Amino acid sequence: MLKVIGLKKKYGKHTALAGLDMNIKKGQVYGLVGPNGAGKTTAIRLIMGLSHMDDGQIIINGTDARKKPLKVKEMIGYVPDNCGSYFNMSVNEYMEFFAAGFGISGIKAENRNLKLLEQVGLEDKVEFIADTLSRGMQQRLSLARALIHDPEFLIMDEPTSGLDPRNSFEFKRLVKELKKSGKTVLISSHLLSELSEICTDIAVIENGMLAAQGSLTEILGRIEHSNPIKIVVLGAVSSAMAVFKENPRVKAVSRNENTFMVKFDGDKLEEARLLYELMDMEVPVCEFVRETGSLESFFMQITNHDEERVIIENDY
Ligand SMILES: Nc1ncnc2c1ncn2[C@@H]1O[C@H](COP(=O)(O)OP(=O)(O)OP(=O)(O)O)[C@@H](O)[C@H]1O
Repeated sequence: MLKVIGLKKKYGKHTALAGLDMNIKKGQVYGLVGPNGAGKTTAIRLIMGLSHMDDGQIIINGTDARKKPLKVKEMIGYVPDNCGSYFNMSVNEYMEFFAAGFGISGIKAENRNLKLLEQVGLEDKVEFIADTLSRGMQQRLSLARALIHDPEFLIMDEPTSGLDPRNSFEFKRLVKELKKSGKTVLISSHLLSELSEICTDIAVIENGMLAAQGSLTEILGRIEHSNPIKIVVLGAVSSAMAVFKENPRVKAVSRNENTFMVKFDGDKLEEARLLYELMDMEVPVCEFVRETGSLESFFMQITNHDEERVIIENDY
């Protein structure tokens, strides 16, 4: 559906995108996550044709975005990070204004706008001046506007940023509904945990480049793999140490009395083998468990801001 190949963008001497690649398939809710300044908004603005790329290619449903920007805009609904001003229009006038931009007017526009405002829960706000709506309501209005031309692809730039938990939950519920109705969604955030609730796929961007990409299941698998195994023994500490030293999958061990934290680079079968080796050496193991890590700690690791690594040191 959307292919981004080697996307580059500089602002003066500053490189915002240094060859970004993305591949989004139909029906995916694709989360673009990265720290502040990573290049998310720049990438989205280039896809939307709101800024010129220095190099690279953006292909949407086989159409080159640089060659046919208008055709691409018809396929995409865009929810920007900043809704901007609503020029003192009522909610209804605002929707009519944008519907007219897509050539939708009269009764058709009226019906469509009402249906969309119902979908985002603003049907009782049609007479309200849009500028006076709360931030959460404005975000939902922005979503309704993005859906006016019934695009198959939606791009949302940090839509939950600045929303309170209730409004953020409500917005995520709307995204889930859009996925159910067959839309493909690209959504950015600087919080991986925000996206993990709604996304099927995640791409982590750092310094204008892709740092990691995969399905949510793959990413969660990598999180588990990057966590240490906690092993508690009831004695035979030196025998346990000997096992750890011999096992090539053990990368580091730290110990606090009878509790070991073992950095282990192996799959489930290799974990089972390690446990078997401990039993074989008659080490009384009473606990053997992979620590569960958070999405944010994984994010910190792959974007090189990991403080947790320090605790996993080889101290024997
Ligand atoms: N118009 C501009 N002129 C100069 N530098 C810019 C401009 N827009 C963005 N940048 C810089 O490019 C880099 C990428 O910015 P961008 O807004 O794309 O990041 P982001 O990941 O969306 O960040 P945030 O989460 O803070 O919105 C940043 O270092 C930013 O300061």
